[in-house]
Amino acid sequence: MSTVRREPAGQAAAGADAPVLSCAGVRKRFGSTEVLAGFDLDVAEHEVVVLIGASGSGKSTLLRCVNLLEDVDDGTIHLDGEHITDPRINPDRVRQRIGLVFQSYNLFPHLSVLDNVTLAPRRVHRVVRAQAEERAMAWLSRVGLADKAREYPDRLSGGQQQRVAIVRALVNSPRLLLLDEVTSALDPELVGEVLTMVRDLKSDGMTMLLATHEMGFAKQVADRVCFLSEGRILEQGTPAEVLGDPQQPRTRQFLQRIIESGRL
Ligand SMILES: Nc1ncnc2c1ncn2[C@@H]1O[C@H](COP(=O)(O)OP(=O)(O)OP(=O)(O)O)[C@@H](O)[C@H]1O
Repeated sequence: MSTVRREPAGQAAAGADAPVLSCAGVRKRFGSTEVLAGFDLDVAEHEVVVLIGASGSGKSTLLRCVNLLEDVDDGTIHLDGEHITDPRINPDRVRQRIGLVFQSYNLFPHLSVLDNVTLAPRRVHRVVRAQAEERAMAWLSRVGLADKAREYPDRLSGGQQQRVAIVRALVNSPRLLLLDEVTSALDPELVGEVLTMVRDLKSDGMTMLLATHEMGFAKQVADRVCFLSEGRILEQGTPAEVLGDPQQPRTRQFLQRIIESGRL
């Protein structure tokens, strides 16, 4: 089935810049289910791409493949032109250039906020403590959490914990930030602070690939929304195009269900 594609107004001409991320013909199967069925996607530098689609359509699987937490069965993924699904590649070296944040923030409960944020730079990347803490404090200050640096995660709200998890993903200055349902576990009143943080990152030019069920989130941060169906992108375009004027019956059906559930 062909993909509906509408070029966002003002986007650089195709091919003008090499994409940060390029997925080509990616296939991933779990048992008899083909979750990604020849998935193609390029994400340009500074672009924010939001993946939407029914539960089980493969959004998380794609993000996990990009972060090399899952092996692809076929196809290729390139990061800044480097073939990262080449079996000879060192996944840890690739993951240093990609930040990934999950729905469940996964902070270590026995470590302070500062230690959560500096653990990977110190242990994995061998950054000295003073330098790691300076970098972490700069980020925590920027997102208004400097006064929480010595607190333990259970003293923080869900929104604050998720912001710390995002900071943890940012301290290595990743080329690409992957966000998987980062607002789904939050009470509605806490979604706004995470959304504001993601919007600020977008203003800073961070290249991001997100999966979400929150169409409001998609509308506010996406340069491009991609609707996944049967392991591929069925339709993509600006939020106004895909969410406001979907061309494909399956996209319309999906959005209709979301409207009925009050989430659009
Ligand atoms: N490790 C795994 N082993 C077996 N099946 C898996 C595994 N991971 C994912 N799946 C299956 O792959 C399909 C796609 O899952 P995935 O989590 O990528 O979908 P999703 O679009 O992110 O869904 P949701 O919106 O509910 O998070 C589902 O049918 C899921 O059960």
